Amino acid sequence: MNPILKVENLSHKYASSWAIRDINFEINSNGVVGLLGSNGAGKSTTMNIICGALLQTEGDVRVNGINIQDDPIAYKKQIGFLPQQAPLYLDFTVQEYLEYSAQLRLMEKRSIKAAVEEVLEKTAITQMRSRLIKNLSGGFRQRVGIAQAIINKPRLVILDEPTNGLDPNQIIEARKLIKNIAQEHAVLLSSHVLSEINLLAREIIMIEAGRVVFSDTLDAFNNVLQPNTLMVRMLNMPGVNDLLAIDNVVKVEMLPDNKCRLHFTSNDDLSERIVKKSADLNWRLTAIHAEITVMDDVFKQLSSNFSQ
Ligand SMILES: Nc1ncnc2c1ncn2[C@@H]1O[C@H](COP(=O)(O)OP(=O)(O)OP(=O)(O)O)[C@@H](O)[C@H]1O
Repeated sequence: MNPILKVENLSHKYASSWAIRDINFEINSNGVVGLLGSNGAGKSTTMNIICGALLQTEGDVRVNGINIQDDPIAYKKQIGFLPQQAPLYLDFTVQEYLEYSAQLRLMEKRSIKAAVEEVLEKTAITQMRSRLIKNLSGGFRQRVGIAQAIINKPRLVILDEPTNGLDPNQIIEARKLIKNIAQEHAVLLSSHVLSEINLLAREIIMIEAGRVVFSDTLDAFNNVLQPNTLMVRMLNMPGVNDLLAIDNVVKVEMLPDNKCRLHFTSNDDLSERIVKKSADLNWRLTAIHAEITVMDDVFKQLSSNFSQ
């Protein structure tokens, strides 16, 4: 059976510089595959090519075995896309916009009404159907964007940074919705937020400077990543020099609320030693946990492990 999505040796050059280089991956089942990368890594370029919005310089993309050049209509029918800027018509009502989206996807006229009802319900916006899109909050607009992406039941749904710009409550709701959608569709979701990908994805493709530096399951990803800092809270916080005197601690960041971040070279028994020292010296330790720090560290670690 054909993979839902197969990306082979994909490269793209804008003017004179390569934005992505030799990207390869496959999606074979429903669920979320996270496309992770920092700003400018090449996520949007990759997604725009997969959606047919941008013609690649080199390489091949197939959805259900179909190549866009061979049969653009059959190819695009298999894909739902929510770009970073949702393509909403602000003067349409939600219902008008979804009907229009269905027509653009060349859905049969007689199936449109039922399809609109179904996506209104799935994305929990039925009560907003008669509202003008310009009068909706960011969270509801994003739901409308997701609704148009799934209206023709595509095998593959592509969401480019779908929670960008939403407030924390809207982010939680949007993530719940994406999880539900992913039960019935393969979802390729891009984000530069590590925790978001961790929450949603079953597989991760990570790109850095246009190249894939990691491609495997979420479990494999978490096994590769080694924490390199400890967050510690102590009610009797010692001085920086006392903390630097602990073996393997190479840097100390003092933080508000009786907390500090300890950077270490190796975590061998470090937590245990801190707990013991705190007990001996009455530092009154109340919290200690390992942290993966920032994306840059993750990239560094993965690049050194995986890039050729
Ligand atoms: N239209 C364009 N013309 C020239 N260069 C571009 C164009 N679009 C993107 N780039 C460059 O290509 C590289 C990849 O950009 P892309 O937008 O794909 O990254 P991204 O991972 O989606 O980043 P972000 O998270 O900021 O959207 C960047 O160096 C970017 O500056």
